[in-house]
Amino acid sequence: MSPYIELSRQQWSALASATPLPLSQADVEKLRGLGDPIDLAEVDAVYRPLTALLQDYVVTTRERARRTSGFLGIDEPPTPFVVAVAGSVAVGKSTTARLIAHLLSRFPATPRVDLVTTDGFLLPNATLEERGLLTRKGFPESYDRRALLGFVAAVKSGAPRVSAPVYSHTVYDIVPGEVITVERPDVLVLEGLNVLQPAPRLRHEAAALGSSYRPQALAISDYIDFSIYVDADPADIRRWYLDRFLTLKRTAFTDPRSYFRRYADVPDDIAVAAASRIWESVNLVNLQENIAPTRDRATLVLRKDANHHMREVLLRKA
Ligand SMILES: Nc1ncnc2c1ncn2[C@@H]1O[C@H](COP(=O)(O)OP(=O)(O)O)[C@@H](O)[C@H]1O
Ligand SMILES: CC(C)(COP(=O)(O)O)[C@@H](O)C(=O)NCCC(=O)O
Repeated sequence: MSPYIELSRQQWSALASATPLPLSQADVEKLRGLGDPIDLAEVDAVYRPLTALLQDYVVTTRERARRTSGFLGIDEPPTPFVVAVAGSVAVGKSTTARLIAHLLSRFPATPRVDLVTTDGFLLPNATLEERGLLTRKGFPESYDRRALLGFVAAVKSGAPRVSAPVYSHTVYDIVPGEVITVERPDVLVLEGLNVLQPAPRLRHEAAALGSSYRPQALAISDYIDFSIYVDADPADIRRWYLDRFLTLKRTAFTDPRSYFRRYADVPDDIAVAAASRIWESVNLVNLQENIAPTRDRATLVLRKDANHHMREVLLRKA
């Protein structure tokens, strides 16, 4: 017995055939992440049914809110519907998050969709260094978890304007003074490695986070309406990570501001060896210890094969 309904690629892609796909191959190429080969056929097979399902969740959640307001005799408008996208580094979360955001914004019920990535809540490198956490970037303790929780709580409280800090992959650090502002959209897509993390264990983890950290039992997932875990074999994700590192070596790393500038000019095998060390000592450990254990908290799991193609979809039973 499983709490999930398991659907093969064929079963899933046959669903919602009447839902239009308001997207062209050029749109897909703009939205897909580096190294992700996704094309219009894959979007049609995976994201058309997913968008139709999400639309239904939004509509029924609003109906629930309307009925509750009616019961209470008040006029409380619904808060943004929050969709979370979780999974390993390099698994393709950003492609999934951008496609969902773009597709949902084409529907009349959800024209205003915002996308926020949790990397904006990483602690600045200077703070990570002070705490001995520079080699733990992406681990739960490398984030300002209180600020992230406060951000999502404010969105789900219906606050008119909420801001989040911004991270630069190029500089590999928080961009001082830059923010992204969310103004009560219809849908907020929240993408990040740790969006399904449970609350820190109250006493000893809170102590490890420093005296300013107030223990609390809430987690971001308490404010999520629908969550998606992008899943793949760690051996495949490793390969995608190394391939992407080599592509970045020829593109983003040549930028003088790039934190990885030093790898732009070294032979490929040296760069691959460095990427392999980062994968093995940071991202794989984080996947095994923190990210993969949250998979079964997701509403929906997208399982990919070695070529980024969706193999299977798991959906929580109602
Ligand atoms: N060092 C880097 N320099 C520039 N861009 C990067 C770097 N590392 C990752 N990216 C980009 O950042 C985005 C998020 O990457 P990641 O967190 O690994 O998530 P995912 O691959 O699951 O979308 C991707 O679009 C990726 O191409
Ligand atoms: C910035 C990230 C922690 C992802 O952050 P997220 O938006 O998922 O919270 C990750 O992409 C990253 O840079 N990890 C550090 C190790 C590495 O360079 O691969």
